[in-house]
Amino acid sequence: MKIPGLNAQGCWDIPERLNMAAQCLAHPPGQLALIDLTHAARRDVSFGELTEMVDALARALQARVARGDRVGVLLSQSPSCAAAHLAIWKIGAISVPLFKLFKHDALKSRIGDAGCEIVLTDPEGAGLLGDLAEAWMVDEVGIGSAPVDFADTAAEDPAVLIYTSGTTGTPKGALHAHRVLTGHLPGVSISHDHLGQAGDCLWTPADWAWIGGLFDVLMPGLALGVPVVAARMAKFSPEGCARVISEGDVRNVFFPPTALRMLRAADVSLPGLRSVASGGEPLGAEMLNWGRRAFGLEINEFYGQTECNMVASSCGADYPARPGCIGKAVPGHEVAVIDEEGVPTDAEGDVAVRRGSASMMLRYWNRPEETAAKFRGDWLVTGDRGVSDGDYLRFVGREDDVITSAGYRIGPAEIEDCLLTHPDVATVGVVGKPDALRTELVKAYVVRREGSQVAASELQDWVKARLASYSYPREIEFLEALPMTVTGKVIRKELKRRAVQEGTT
Ligand SMILES: Nc1ncnc2c1ncn2[C@@H]1O[C@H](COP(=O)(O)OP(=O)(O)OP(=O)(O)O)[C@@H](O)[C@H]1O
Repeated sequence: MKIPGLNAQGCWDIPERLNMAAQCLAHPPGQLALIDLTHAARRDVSFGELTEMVDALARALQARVARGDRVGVLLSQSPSCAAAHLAIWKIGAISVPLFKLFKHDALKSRIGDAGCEIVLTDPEGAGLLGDLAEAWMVDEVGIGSAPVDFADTAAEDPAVLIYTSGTTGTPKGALHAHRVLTGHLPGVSISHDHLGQAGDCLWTPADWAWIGGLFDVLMPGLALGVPVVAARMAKFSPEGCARVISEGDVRNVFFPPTALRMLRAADVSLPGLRSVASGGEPLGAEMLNWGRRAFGLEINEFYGQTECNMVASSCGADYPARPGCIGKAVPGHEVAVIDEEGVPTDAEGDVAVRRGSASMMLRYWNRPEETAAKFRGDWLVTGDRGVSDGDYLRFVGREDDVITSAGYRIGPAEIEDCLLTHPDVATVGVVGKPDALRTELVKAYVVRREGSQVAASELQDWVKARLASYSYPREIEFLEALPMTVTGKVIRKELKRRAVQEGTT
């Protein structure tokens, strides 16, 4: 079976010259590209209209921007946001996705690091930017300009500079080449059971500034000719989500983990979808079971990181989900657990991706030492710990998150998964708290379901009865909410900081 991105032999099918914008826009002008739900009335945008928007922006940019220059994109989901990236790639410049949720300091550090002089945005974004960069209003550029040629870029030329989520440390800019989109196509296609069935229509509530939004949904949708819905929810809500699915005729959704947790906490079920995917954090058995009830589907789990995304997956008949596992390597990518010497091992080790993966970054921006440290021989080291389980990969945890307690190495994901099976737990984050006797003790920060008064001891007994006795949380603290990144991931370093502070006071 032919998988997009790969040739008949299962090897990457990437021409030497490649421009990602051309890859996305190579469709008949009348074909539906985007469904715009950002205004009161639905608006369907064809590839012809999208190309006109791209050309108008590209022509305006050409006057000021040279190949290789970085241009920020500070726009929420909208046809303009898609057109902005495509226009920047079309002229051979580098787009820098920026979240509308960023506050001044977050924007300043990324714009400063990337060296963006111009940011494509809207009036709201211009307000956020202040004098950090020159704000260009995309909607003022208008359409109707003469076509602009695609820059003759190599597949290896840089196209997008995208920052990591900052779950563990300062966000780093991962510089990706024009081949990055091709690198996502095998995973995205198999995860939607060969995306592109008649009637398919993609949507994600995640921001398109996140690698998961931009390259797991928007750009693959365009490249494969599957319509993508652009919608805006000031705040994610189960009702808003149901409305978008109905108004946009959405059939395939990529939910960030927080959105799934919120749907689960609200007991919402959304029947009628053809495929549901998630990624970015471990899903675990409880979320998979809930997904079967809520969607009547197996949730597809993607695994990857900003530096090298969509490299492993569990989905569909060939890749059935195995709780605790991040799935199998996606065709085209080689993923293994390696030891200190960079040799694949059967023991616990570092999850790594072999060089040659089309979705692998070129390098970190402005960080040569960190780039060098990211590679071990022929492998990109993800920073996650894992164990091979046949051709599946068992996820132990991020290197910094693995808890060492009384000589045991404990992955927080399993404990979080177990606590989530308790009916009173809405969401949970587990970290190691420094402890003189045990090195670290397992500490769980729990958000209870609304109205619940469940006691810590009941939750501790729940885990004790289900997991190894050494891994139950010796301490449980109840919080109103967990700290989250704008990509909807629990900021463990903040929980960890809190636990370390408690441990030393
Ligand atoms: N399916 C998954 N299961 C478990 N963990 C996952 C999964 N998908 C992604 N992850 C986690 O997310 C990480 C990648 O996240 P991302 O690139 O968004 O930035 P980050 O690593 O969170 O940020 P930073 O590097 O700035 O701390 C992976 O290395 C892994 O730890």
